[in-house]
Amino acid sequence: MAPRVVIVGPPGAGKTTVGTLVAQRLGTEFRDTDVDIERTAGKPITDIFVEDGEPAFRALERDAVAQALNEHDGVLAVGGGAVVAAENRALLAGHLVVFLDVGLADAVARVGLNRDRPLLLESPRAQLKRLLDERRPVYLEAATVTVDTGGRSPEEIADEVVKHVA
Ligand SMILES: Nc1ncnc2c1ncn2[C@@H]1O[C@H](COP(=O)(O)OP(=O)(O)O)[C@@H](O)[C@H]1O
Ligand SMILES: O=C(O)C1=C[C@@H](OP(=O)(O)O)[C@@H](O)[C@H](O)C1
Ligand SMILES: [Mg+2]
Repeated sequence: MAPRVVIVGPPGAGKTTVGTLVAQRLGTEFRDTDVDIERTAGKPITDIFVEDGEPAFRALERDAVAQALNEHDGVLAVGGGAVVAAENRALLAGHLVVFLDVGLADAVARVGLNRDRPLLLESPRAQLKRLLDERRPVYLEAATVTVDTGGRSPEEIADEVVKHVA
């Protein structure tokens, strides 16, 4: 069993929002590794980062990615940092992987005042710039398709993603 499509990209790319719409359009289930991790840990992602540290979160994330790729046959979104681990990129090889590309201004606007992203609690604009600069090459490496999300609605983006799904 394998996901029909895996969605990657930085925080604010719209993975959760667009992934949910894509799943609706395909008549299949949406799954988000962040939700799986929170269920396994029994607490929100912010608490995992604060109480257990980022390495503990990344270990849970590796397990969540591997498990979801094995047992989910719908649409899968992975957290924005999942592709940083080469081990996860190796697991993604051979899948249809869509990178939702987003510029700094859009990402900042979308993430806004949301307090759920522990990496963006302080200086969100500077942190997002660092994440985008560091990770853009790995998103491109992991992806088989790149979709530009700038100035487009989640519905328009979902329509484009669906076109790539067999
Ligand atoms: N194309 C878009 N245009 C405007 N706002 C968007 C778009 N995609 C997502 N958003 C909004 O941006 C925020 C972050 O989206 P989300 O799907 O949680 O991103 P991710 O899962 O990639 O971090 C949400 O409030 C969402 O409603
Ligand atoms: O970019 C990251 O390292 C992270 C992104 C988050 O997911 P979203 O990309 O859905 O915000 C979540 O996995 C965690 O806060 C770490
Ligand atoms: Mg998300």
